[in-house]
Parts: sequence; structure tokens; C-alpha cells
Amino acid sequence: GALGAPDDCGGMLAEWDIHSVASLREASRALRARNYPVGLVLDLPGTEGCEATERFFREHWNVQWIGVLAPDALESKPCRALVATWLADFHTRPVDRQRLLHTLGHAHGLALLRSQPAASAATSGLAALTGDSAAIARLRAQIGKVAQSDAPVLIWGESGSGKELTAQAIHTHSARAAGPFVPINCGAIPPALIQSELFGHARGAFTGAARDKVGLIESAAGGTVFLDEIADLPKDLQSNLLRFLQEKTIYRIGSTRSIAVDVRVIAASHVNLQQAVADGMFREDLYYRLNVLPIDVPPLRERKDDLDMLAQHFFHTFATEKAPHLKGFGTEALRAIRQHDWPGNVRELINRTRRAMVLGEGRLIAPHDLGLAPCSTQERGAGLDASRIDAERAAIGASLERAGRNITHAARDLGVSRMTLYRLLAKHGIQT
Ligand SMILES: Nc1ncnc2c1ncn2[C@@H]1O[C@H](COP(=O)(O)OP(=O)(O)OP(=O)(O)O)[C@@H](O)[C@H]1O
Repeated sequence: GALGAPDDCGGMLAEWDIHSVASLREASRALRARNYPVGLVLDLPGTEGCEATERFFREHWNVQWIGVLAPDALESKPCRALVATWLADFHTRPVDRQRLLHTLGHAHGLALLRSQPAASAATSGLAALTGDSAAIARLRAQIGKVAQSDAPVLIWGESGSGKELTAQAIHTHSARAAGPFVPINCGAIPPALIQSELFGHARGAFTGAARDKVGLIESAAGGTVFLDEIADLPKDLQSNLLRFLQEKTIYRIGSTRSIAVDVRVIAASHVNLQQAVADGMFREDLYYRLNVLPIDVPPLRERKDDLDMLAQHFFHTFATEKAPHLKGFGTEALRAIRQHDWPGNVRELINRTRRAMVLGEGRLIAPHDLGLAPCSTQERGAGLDASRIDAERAAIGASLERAGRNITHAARDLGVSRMTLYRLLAKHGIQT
């Protein structure tokens, strides 16, 4: 579907599922409610409105934007910048019908490709951050902004919520993308080893140091180092890290030679670092050095709209491990997933899904396969929206089965256009 229908283009877009809006505010609201893959922008604002428009595009960067502009629109410098940065393509009036249809089709195809969940952990762009909640959209927008800068980032989030994935996405979208991304879990390295792991050592620095060793920070040169569980870093090493952040040089243990290292630092913590500072466990000066660009990754229970898509995503990711008879999640299981609080966040969802895929005995995953209790009848009655969504998903699933997974036939069976069916498949995370 496309968002925004021009008076002079409306007639030619009969095949499209169109939602027209009259202002950026309305457009934002519509985009938060539904995933429109393509947006048609009818004229850009004059100089005064450029800042708001830029903010809007930043927030909705994952839509393919096509502009329809007045012939003299590009004479304004801010307008040219908006077009160059944010539009996938643009047309000047009078609109050439065939060319516009072609552009929209192309943009739609690209948007669908980009919305496919990442097939492997190796694909680490923003596409790997599955989810269509408003919270994930905000996170993606923040990542996009932060990636433009080279300043330190401090990510806060509960365990398993996606801090490392966020750090990886920042790296992938930054100018350092071609360099290495080196994750280090400060809590997992024994305190006695951590200094030499991080900063390296010179030959003979201590018993057993038979040769020079390059530290992890040095090995990230030209790229990004991700320091997870930064609160676990012993205090003496906090001083070393602070020195590195200030001077951009390191000393290997046992060496007096300073080595310049060009690395961006992203740190993460699941504990409140401000509290750790107040308790005297974390250096205040280091906290301020790291906390230049703060990012919060919201816990899964605060973005329940992501649950269905994430669950489907992991079902497909681990499809090779599943019993052949298993076809997907049952309605009860999806309800139980919504009901659960997910203290272990996305990692817990992965673990429960994999467990259900191995142990599930029916055709569809049931709540007990996930180790979750089924919802009570009372709770069931409450979720009219959830029931509607479940019914929609079930109808699509059944239709696809009947049509032998042929989209054209399934769309006809459901009485919707192919375009609408593609949108529904993306919404429910159903793969064809
Ligand atoms: N939005 C998401 N889409 C897809 N996969 C996700 C998402 N968020 C997290 N994951 C997956 O969940 C797992 C946990 O995420 P990650 O390691 O980034 O969490 P974390 O906050 O760094 O955890 P910890 O603090 O325990 O190290 C990973 O396998 C990651 O790929």
C-alpha cells in the first residue's frame, strides 16, 4: 500500500491500497498504526517546514518515499537536500503516469525485500532488528541518528533485550561499517585477565607472556568496540579505559610505548550506571565520557506488538531444527505469548520457541510446548483485537494451504488484491 494519494495521481493508483493524509502529524499517526511500505510525498515544504519534514523522514526512514514535486521545487537548497537524502525517487509535474506507476511498483518491491526478516545472524543491519512496534521504530530512528556520529554511545537495557544487536546496527550504519565490530563482555572475562585481554601485553610482561599480544581494543582499529556489562569492569581498569577515551592511545601491559588506536566505543549495561556511580562502584568521569549518546532498549513486555512478528521470525530462523509435522503457532500459544511478561526478553522468546519446536507434538505449537500456562477464559474474552488478528491470520494460513502457497490464488480465495495479501503476510510475519 501507499500512503498519500495525490489528486492528480489518485485515479491511476486503482490497484493500490491507499491511505491519504493531509499533514505530517496525520502521516506519523498512520505509519505508527500500520506498516505502509511506500509513501508518496506531494510537494515538499518551503524553507520554514524543512526541519519538521527532516525529523519526520528520520523517524520513518524505513518507508520508500517517492516525491511528486513542482517543476521549480529543486531551486530551493533545503528542498534539494531533503530530496537527495530521503527520497527513493521523485517526479516533477505534470506526472507521467507510466513512469510513476513503474517507480511505485519498484519501490514496493524493494520495501518488501527489505522487510524480510534476516535469514542469519550475519546480516546485522537494522533489518535484523525485527519488530513493528512504535518502540522499535523509535529505536531504529535513534540508531540511524547515532550512526552518523563518532561519539561514544551508552546503551541501557535489560538482559536479552537486544543491546548487542543495537550496537551492531549502529556499527553497520556508521562510516566504520567496513572496519571490525569487536564485542567484549566485561563480566565474562576473569578480572585477572581482563587488562591484557583489553589492552594487550608486551613479551615478557609477566610469567607466561611468551610473545606480544594485541588487545581487543587494538584489534578493533578502524571499527567499533562494544563493551557489554561495562559496570563489571574493575575500578583500576575503569581508569585505563578513561585514559583511552581521553587520549585515544593505549599502552600494552609491560610496554611504555603508547599506541594510537582509532576505535569508536559503544558501552552497554543492564544495571543503572548512575546508581553505580552513586554507590561508588563506577567512576563518575568515565560515566560522563561514555554517556554522550544514550540509547534505551525497551524491555519486550513494553513492546508486546513485536511479539507475534518476533515469534514467527524465530520459528523460521530455526526451521531446520523443527519436527516436520510442526506448522506454526496455535492461537492459544500466541495468546499465552502475549500474556507472559518476558523477564528474559528476546533471548527468553528464542529459547522458548526453540524448545517448543523440538518438543512440540501437535501440528501447531501449544502453550505448554513453550512452557507457558494457557490464558484463562476471562482474559480471552478481553482481547477482541487479538481475536480479530488471530482470525485474520488463521484465514490467511488456511487460504495459503488451499492454494498450495500460490499468492495469486490465495488472494483470489480471500477476496483481496495480491498487494493487500503481501501487506498482510508482512504484518503477520508469514513467509511464503
Ligand atoms: N529485535 C530483535 N529482532 C531479532 N532478534 C533480536 C531482537 N532483539 C534481540 N534479538 C536476539 O535476541 C538475542 C539477545 O539479544 P542481545 O544479545 O542483543 O541482547 P543483550 O541485551 O545484549 O543481552 P545481554 O545483556 O544478556 O548480553 C540475540 O540472539 C539477538 O539476536
